[in-house]
Parts: sequence; C-alpha cells; structure tokens
Amino acid sequence: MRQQNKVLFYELVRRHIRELLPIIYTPTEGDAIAAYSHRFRKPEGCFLDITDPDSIDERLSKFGEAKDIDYVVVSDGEGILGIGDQGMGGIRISIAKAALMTLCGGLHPGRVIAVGLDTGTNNKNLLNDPLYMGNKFPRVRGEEYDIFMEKFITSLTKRFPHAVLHFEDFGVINGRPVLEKYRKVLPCFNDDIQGTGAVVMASMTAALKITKRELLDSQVVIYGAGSAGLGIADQIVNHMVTKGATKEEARAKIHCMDRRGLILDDMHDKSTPAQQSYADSAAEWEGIDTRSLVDVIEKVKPTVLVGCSTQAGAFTEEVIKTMYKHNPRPIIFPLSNPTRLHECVPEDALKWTDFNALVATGSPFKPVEGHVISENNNCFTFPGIGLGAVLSRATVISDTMISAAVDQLAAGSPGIADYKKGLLAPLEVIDETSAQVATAVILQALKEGVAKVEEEESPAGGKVSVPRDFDGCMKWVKEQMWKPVYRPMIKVEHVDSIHTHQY
Ligand SMILES: NC(=O)c1ccc[n+]([C@@H]2O[C@H](COP(=O)([O-])OP(=O)(O)OC[C@H]3O[C@@H](n4cnc5c(N)ncnc54)[C@H](O)[C@@H]3O)[C@@H](O)[C@H]2O)c1
Ligand SMILES: O=C(O)C[C@H](O)C(=O)O
Ligand SMILES: [Mg+2]
Repeated sequence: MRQQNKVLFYELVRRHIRELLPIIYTPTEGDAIAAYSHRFRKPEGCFLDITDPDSIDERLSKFGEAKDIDYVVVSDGEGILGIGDQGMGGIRISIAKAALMTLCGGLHPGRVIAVGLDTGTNNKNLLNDPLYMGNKFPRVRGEEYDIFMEKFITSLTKRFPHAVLHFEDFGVINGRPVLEKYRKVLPCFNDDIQGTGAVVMASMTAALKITKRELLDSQVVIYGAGSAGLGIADQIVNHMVTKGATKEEARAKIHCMDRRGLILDDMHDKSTPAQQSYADSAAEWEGIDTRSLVDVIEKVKPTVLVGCSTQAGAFTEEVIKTMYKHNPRPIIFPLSNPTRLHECVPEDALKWTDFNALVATGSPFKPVEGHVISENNNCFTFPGIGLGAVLSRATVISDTMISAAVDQLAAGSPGIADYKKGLLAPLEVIDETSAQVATAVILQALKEGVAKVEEEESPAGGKVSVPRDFDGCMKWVKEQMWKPVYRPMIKVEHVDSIHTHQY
C-alpha cells in the first residue's frame, strides 16, 4: 500500500498507529530485514555498491535534483537492531526509518530517500545463501570503506545540498568514527547514538521528576557499551554538565559493561576510545567479579539500569531485586530490540519491585495492571530532530540542539502528573510530539546561528521569517508538515495557487 497509495497508507497507519506501527517498524521490521532476499519483490530505495563506487552519483541522480530532497537515511546493515549483520537487507531499516520521517516527522514522502550501502557481509548464513542479493564477500574495512563513504558523502552534498543525513544501524566499528568525521561536514546525526541518547535522557528526566530526585544524584549502570549504550552515556554526561557537573564528575557516575564485563581502565588496549572515557578504576574493583551484573550493582548501587546488550533475560530476578534493595524507586530501561531480545519484560521488573520501578522498553509492550509501559524508542526523537534540522536548514546538528530535543520531550511526559501514565507521550500523538521536538531544535539552531532558513529564498518564493516564540514557531512547523490528504486535481498552471505549505 505504501508503494501504491501514500495518502491511504499514511492515514491508515496514523489512525491505527498502536496496532500498525509494530508491523511497519519495530519489532516486525527485524524479520522483514532478515528475510529480505527471500521476500524480495521489487526494489525500493537507492542501492550503492562498494564494487562500483563510480556509479554513486548516477544512482543518486535518479531521485531528483538539489531542490527535491530534504532527508536521506543510510545504513550499511552491519548493526541492525540487535540482530547484527544483515548485509544488503539493511536497506529495509532505511526504508522503515524514512517512512517514520513522514508518519511522525511530517516530511513529504517524495522528498526522503532510503539508501543502502552494500559493503559486503560477515553473516555466514547470508554468504552461503544462494538467494542472498548482496555482495558475497566479507565486509570491506579500512581505506576502501573510507573512500567509498567519502564518495557517497561528496556526491550527496553536491547533488542534494539541503539534505539532512541520518545514519542508522552501522556497526560499532564504523558508527562513531563516521559520525565524528562527517558531523563537521554536513547536518547529520547517528540515530542509534544520538537519537537513542536523547530519548533515554528524556525518559530518565521524567522519571527523576516523578520521583523528585536530582540528576546529579544518579548512578547509572549501562549494560551493553556499544553504539546505543555509549550514546546514552554521552547524553547523560551532556545533561549533567548543564546542571553544573564537570565532565569528569559526570563520567564517574556512569559505569559501562560489555561482553567482557565492567569496562576498566586497564582494558584500554581492547576498548574503543569512547568506552575508555567511561572506564572505572581497576584498582577500586580488585577482588570483585566485574563480569557479574549483580556484583557490579551491589557496589555501584545504581539508581538507573539501562540495557542495550542484545542479551535476552540478562536482567534476572536477582539483578532487579538487587537494584530494588538499594533504591526504593529504581529506573529500569531494557532497550534491546526486537522484543525477544529485551533484558527483561516490564511485568517482571514491576512485580519484582512491588510496582515501584519506573520502566520503559525499546519495543512496544502492553500495560501491566494499569501501568502504561512507554516505548523508550528513538522514534520519539529522530523524527523531531530530523524535521527541525530540515526546516531550519541547519548547517550542523549540534549537541545543544539534541539537548533541546531532550528537554522538550521530557516536558511532555504524562508521567509527571500521574506516574502510571508512562514516561513518554503516547504514540497516538507522536506527530504532535515530533512537532514540539522540532520546534525546540529550530529555536536552538536559530539561537546558535546555524539555521539558514531565513537567509535563503524559500521554495514557494520570498524569504521566511520564523517566529521566535515557542507557540508561534510550532504553528509554523505544523504548517510545513505534510499531511496524508487527497489534493484536488487541477491544471498544472494553477499549482502555485494551492500551495498550502512550502514544499
Ligand atoms: N530503544 C531504542 O531506541 C534502541 C536504539 C538503539 C539500539 N537499541 C537496541 O540496543 C541493542 C544494542 O544496539 P547497538 O546498536 O548499541 O549495538 P552494538 O553492537 O553497538 O552494541 C552492543 C553492545 O552489547 C555488548 N554485549 C554483548 N553481549 C553482552 C553481554 N553478555 N553482557 C554485556 N554486554 C554485552 C557488546 O559488547 C556491545 O558493546 C540492540 O538490541 C538495539 O536494537 C535500542
Ligand atoms: O529501530 C528501532 O526500533 C530502534 C533502534 O534504532 C534500534 O536499532 O533498535
Ligand atoms: Mg537503530
């Protein structure tokens, strides 16, 4: 339906979002990605092939000219959700996130491109599968990968100079270095690092308000120190710094674990630089089993436990009860997707804490005895961040723009009035939530002088003047958002007169 009738598709999903989002997005998308080559019917999105880097420009050119594209989602398929390397099938995550940019972020569906980079795969099942449609060789690393990425970015910025770039589900090897390099070059963000960091910081802020605690009194254990885990750690540090902590003080309140256990400062040769910046002192942990989550919790006495480890069931009864022993209101976020990979299910976390835990999950879950379980998913942040960057014509997406998104999302938490209502606004109003987040991002970009929207001629002609007050700006944002409504059929020469928004 999405391919044949976009108005019908987006209006249907909007009206039945709770029922249909899990089908077009998490968790079902995981199955669709894994089965990509077997279910393939017709191509969708832009396929870029590392064996043919010279074709990048021509392949992108099929999607339009400079004025036509606002937003590009790209994945190389190496770190799809918690199901790992899915090779070329990863293009479907770009398609799903691009669809959410329209559904939740109000971008015109024709102005968003989903891109898949085929740089090989290390997934043995795919390499041995005669139906696998991608390149059948191990992932290309190092210089050849870097040159391919550079060519992609160069072509993209030349051909679509106004486009915002969204990186999705890159593996831990490339995700952060690629982001660090290119965020200085074009407006871009990595959803798993920054989008996830933002949504978790927002729900944590709401949970702290509900329980009347201060952010700086938090101790956080992050179980799974990959893209998401370290993105969450960074966002918490950014927020602690805005509350007066130094970077070092803030980092000392965060304890990260990966498959080797707690990250310690004597593991530097095997940790990434980002992991190392959160390392605990090995000397202080001597004699303690740092591979045991329970033992780590016993020593740290965390107020917050975040799971992004892909390890189903890792938050056992003993883990949760140890959290509860040290905290009357523990904050517990099992975030690994898809659903079957959650570190625990909300029902258990609530029962094991006599319903005192504040729980939000990565995938959708039904309410437990009247307690709404918010979906702590980056779908609450990336559409608003992306829309804000597009509408403001931001030249960069700064940390402070992301922090503005966090504060705005947290302010809309229904849990602050009644904690049983969940930490994040309900899915039914996600387009409204995204408009609020976009407004906060735009106002911040204008304040920082990185918004070019008022300097350029608008596509509808004339200069735009963006209201500086929140309500006025939000009204302007909503006017720009694409709505799934059938438009009248008219003669081409009258098109200008029915433009209701700027596209
Ligand atoms: N809710 C959301 O919005 C959201 C956003 C991003 C990622 N995620 C989920 O988080 C999970 C991780 O995603 P990612 O992109 O960070 O992946 P990643 O591969 O970058 O990181 C996974 C991390 O888990 C660690 N790990 C593996 N086994 C472990 C174990 N036994 N104990 C402790 N740590 C272990 C790995 O060492 C690695 O550091 C996925 O399931 C993904 O779906 C959720
Ligand atoms: O895709 C999602 O549901 C969220 C997130 O980006 C993930 O990788 O799990
Ligand atoms: Mg992702």
